[in-house]
This record gives sequence, structure tokens and C-alpha cells, in this order.
Amino acid sequence: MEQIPIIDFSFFNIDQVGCSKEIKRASETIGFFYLKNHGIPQDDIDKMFQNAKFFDLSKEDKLKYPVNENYSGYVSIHQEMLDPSNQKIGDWKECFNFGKLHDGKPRSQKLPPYFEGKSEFIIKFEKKCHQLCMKILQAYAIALEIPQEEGGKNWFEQRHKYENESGDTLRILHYPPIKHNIDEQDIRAGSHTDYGSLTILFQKDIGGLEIELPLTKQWISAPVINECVLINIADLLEYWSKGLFKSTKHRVVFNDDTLMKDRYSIAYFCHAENDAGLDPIPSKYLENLVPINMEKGISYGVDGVKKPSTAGEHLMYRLVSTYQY
Ligand SMILES: O=C(O)CCC(=O)C(=O)O
Ligand SMILES: [Fe+2]
Repeated sequence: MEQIPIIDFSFFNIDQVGCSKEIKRASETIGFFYLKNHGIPQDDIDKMFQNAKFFDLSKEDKLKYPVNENYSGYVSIHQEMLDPSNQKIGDWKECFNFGKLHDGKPRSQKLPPYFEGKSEFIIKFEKKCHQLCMKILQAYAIALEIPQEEGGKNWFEQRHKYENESGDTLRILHYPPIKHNIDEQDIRAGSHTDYGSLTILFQKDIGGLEIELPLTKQWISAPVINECVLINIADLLEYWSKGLFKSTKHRVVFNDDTLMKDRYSIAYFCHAENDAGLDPIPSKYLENLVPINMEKGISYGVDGVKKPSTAGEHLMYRLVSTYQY
């Protein structure tokens, strides 16, 4: 059975081309890879996980900051349905989404008092995640040999400028234990692909994440591996690469040994700027591929047929179909 590869990112500083090729290969076959020596200090990750104490607040207090149309805020249990075509009830999870923060505040939303005094750290953490994504995206540009006159190794960075408006989101997640008899309908997170360019996933202690192998459609588990973050390709990279890179489906299931336990995770969703187009990457590796059908496997909530032409439009269509406001 295929395994999710572990890539040592310190190798990128020694042999950029070799390491980039390894990342390219993992992205073409599985769409997921573990990254070790990724450069985000473990202390920062542990400190970020401490923010999950927010979930201990009363439901009332949490609901004062509900998720808004920009995708920032608190998402309660059953509110998000990641697989609307197969799920009847929403996911058994709660999360808090931090939109891109500026001056300590998400652009269009007030942070709950709980995060007061913590926002400086959260912004720094978010920036470190963004920087890591830029380095990984640079690896794609190197592996795809994007011509210099088209942007070369900065092709992706030109579309992901931190200061510009985008769907970049840092999310803390809590999957509470299930106390009732598990309903067949209940799932911690329904099967889905992510909406941006890349996702960094920080797992902790409790497994349950599964990914669907693109070729065989077989589900395999993506266990917690110490000192590694998990990277997955999201929709934009699949579009830009004409399907060469796989935006692989994943879900979080209840396991017999973990369903009575709290599960926590952190995801950083790296998005292109809202105005970034979805035209293919200029690369000789894509010459013989045809652009993929963007609606394939994705239910766009607005009218189901309209094609998104920018990263921002794509995000909007996907959000409309997964959230119940
Ligand atoms: O919690 C996890 O391990 C996965 C979360 C996830 O896939 C998501 O929020 O998009
Ligand atoms: Fe996801």
C-alpha cells in the first residue's frame, strides 16, 4: 500500500532541485506529505495549541463571535458540513478561524476577549506558517522549471503577497468526545478537499485523519508523526497544475480507541490573493495536459455551473456550500 512520504526540508537548503523534485513527486501521486525540519519551532506549536482552551468557554460566550462571511470566527458543532452531498448532519467539531490579522485584529472581525494579549503571538505564528508555505511553493516553481521571464521561482509568491487580501486562515479545531451512541451519520470531519493553495496541518496525540489515495480511491490513515507537520495540496494548486498535483480528499473519523477522547488540531490554509487568476502554470511539464474541469467533484453552492475565474471566487463558491450561518 502507498504510504505518505516523509520529506526532510533541511535538505532544501543543501539541494534545492533534489528536494523540490521529491515534493513534486509526492504532490503528483498522493497530494499529502509529512515535512520534518520545517522550521516552525515546536515551542510555538505547543503555545498555539494552548489557545484551544478557548473551547472550554461556555457555548454562549463562544457564540458571541460567530463565523462571518469572510470565514473568520467561531464555528460550532454541526455548523460546518464538509461533505454536503453525502452528509445529513454537520461535522462533530468546533473551530475558531483567524482571518489574516492586522494590528491585532482580523480584518473584519473583533477577536473574543479570550484572545486579548495573545494576538501578537498568533500573528507571528500565522506569518511563520505563511513563510513556510512560500518556501514550499518556491520548491514547486523550481521543480516545474517555470521560465524566468514568467516569474521563475517567484511565480507563486507573486500571487500570495502577504499584505494583499486573501482567504489565508489559521484555524484551531476541537473534536469533542462523543457521549451519545454514535450515530451512523456522525463524522468528525466529512470528506473534502481544501480550498486554497496548500494546507499545513498540525496534529497532536490523537489520530483519526484519513486520506483517499487519488489512484486507487482507497482510504488510508495519516497518523500523528512527532516533529512533522502534514502538508496537503489544495484546489488552487490542482487547477494551476492542470491536475498534475492532487487536491486529495481527506476526512476525520471516529476510531474505537479515540472516540471518547478530545482531539485537537491546527490548520493553516494558505490561499492565493483574491484577485489571482486560475490560469495554468507556465511549465513544460504541463504542456500535454488539458485544463481540468473545475466543477468536478466540487459542489458549488451558488448556481452549480458558474466557473470561478479567480481564487477569491473559488473560495466564495466553496464556502457557500459548506457553512450554515
Ligand atoms: O483536523 C484535522 O486533522 C483535519 C482538518 C481539516 O481537514 C480541515 O479543517 O480542513
Ligand atoms: Fe481539510
